[in-house]
Amino acid sequence: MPFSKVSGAQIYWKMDGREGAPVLVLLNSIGSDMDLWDPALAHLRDQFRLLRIDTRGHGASQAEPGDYTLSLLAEDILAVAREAGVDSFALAGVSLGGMIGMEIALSHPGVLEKLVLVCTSATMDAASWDQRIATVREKGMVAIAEMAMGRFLSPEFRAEEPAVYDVVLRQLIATDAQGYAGCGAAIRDMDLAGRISAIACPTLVVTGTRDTSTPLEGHGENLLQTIPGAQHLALEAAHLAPLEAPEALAAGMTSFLTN
Ligand SMILES: O=C(O)CC1=CCC(=O)O1
Repeated sequence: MPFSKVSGAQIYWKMDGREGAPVLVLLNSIGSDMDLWDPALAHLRDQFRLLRIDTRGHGASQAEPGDYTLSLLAEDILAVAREAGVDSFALAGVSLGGMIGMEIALSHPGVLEKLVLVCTSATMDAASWDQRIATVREKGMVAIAEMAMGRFLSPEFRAEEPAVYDVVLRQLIATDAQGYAGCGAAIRDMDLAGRISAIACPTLVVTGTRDTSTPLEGHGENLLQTIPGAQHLALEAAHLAPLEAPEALAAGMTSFLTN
């Protein structure tokens, strides 16, 4: 299993897809891991070389105690890409993964060929993240599981796919509380809002009509109005769009990334 040691943590990554094809880095949300992309992989693997990376503190990547920053999480991704022999790439990130993508686009212009921002935002309510971080550090993941699942997946999807819902819930609860809290601090402290007008790579903003965490109103629309030339794809999905609408998401991404 490939791991890269970056700033004190082992970061887990996996390369898939067609050899020699353009590289697409796929990043997960807080409280999930690279498996989030599994349902979309079948629709992406013939077109792209897929580099999936478990965000620090998530999946098989190590969780260090303390607050993380978007800058640290961006450096993790860049270090893994270097170790995998990749200098420039397209990136698609869900929620926290999209925030990391925006940070890379801003701090390392020229590295990202294209950026896909899936159900994400340049700003979230800092006070509620502070509360969530404190709860997780004090009481563990179970204490926030029901609330977080309500933001991840729609009631309709839960009713249609109860087994998938249970897998996501198990992954969320299995997430290291230190890793979740560390990444929560990166979300709480992000300073993207005043900077994203400088994103220079072509950007696709994907929103979910059922997303209550980062809906079009107040989140996606801010990205669309501020990132120069940003394009929009609306999907019938909640926050974890790669699970609720994998085929439509992959089709939209492929069309944007290959044209
Ligand atoms: O609001 C949530 O719990 C969902 C979420 C916010 C950032 C992220 O990565 O997921």
